[in-house]
Amino acid sequence: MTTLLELDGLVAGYGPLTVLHEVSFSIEAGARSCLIGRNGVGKSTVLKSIMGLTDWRSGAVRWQGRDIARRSTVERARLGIGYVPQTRDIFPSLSVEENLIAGLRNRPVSAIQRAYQLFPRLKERRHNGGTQLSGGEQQMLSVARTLLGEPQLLLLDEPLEGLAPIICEELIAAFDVLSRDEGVAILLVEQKVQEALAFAQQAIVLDHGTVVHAGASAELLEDPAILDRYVSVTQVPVHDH
Ligand SMILES: Nc1ncnc2c1ncn2[C@@H]1O[C@H](COP(=O)(O)OP(=O)(O)OP(=O)(O)O)[C@@H](O)[C@H]1O
Repeated sequence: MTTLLELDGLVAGYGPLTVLHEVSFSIEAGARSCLIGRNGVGKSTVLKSIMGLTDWRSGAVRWQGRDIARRSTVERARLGIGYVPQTRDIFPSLSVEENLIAGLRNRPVSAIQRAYQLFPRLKERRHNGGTQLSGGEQQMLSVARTLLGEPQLLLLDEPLEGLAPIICEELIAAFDVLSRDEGVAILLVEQKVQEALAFAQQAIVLDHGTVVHAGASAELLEDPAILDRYVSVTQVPVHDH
């Protein structure tokens, strides 16, 4: 396996506030990883730092071996890192299809068909305006727009937040297709810990801006002590099928 992304002693924050303290972990090509931890420990800040949206202090962000810690956000996206923020960035005044067309840039319109294959719901709603979409559909559109950039790594910030279990399953199934069939690596930040661990091969646990555990998700599921200590897993709603 080749290493796609490597954070090496990354220290970053916002203005005078340092949030991440020497964060180190790596993501292999095509791998499924999750980043979990309590509210406010810095999970979103890790994703934003990978995209260059925080104030970098020290440490490396390596993409395929090259340090990109001082590259612009646009350059990082061009290199192959796709970022779906928690805010579900879509244009509410545009239809589903117009949102996708706006995300195409120089790619052929046929790329939209791939988005519709992955999310058939979006095809059904293609003439609906952004504001007429459910939360889950907005999330699908936000992911689909990011995929138009053909990323090798997809950073997802709490994509399941506030969504019904059936919609969560649809999204996870789409992430599975991307990972298994298309080889896209995924780094998932998620409060729904059981879903995140079931999806990911690798779990990274963050506490107070530091990685306190990294290993196979299966191991973590067998070690509730770490989850209890750093993730408050008891507060996570039970997944009802
Ligand atoms: N734009 C910002 N400016 C200043 N401080 C920020 C900013 N964004 C986040 N923070 C602070 O950084 C710390 C980490 O926040 P972050 O959103 O990364 O945590 P998180 O683990 O993703 O939390 P949650 O699970 O609640 O989304 C918090 O103390 C937060 O208040």
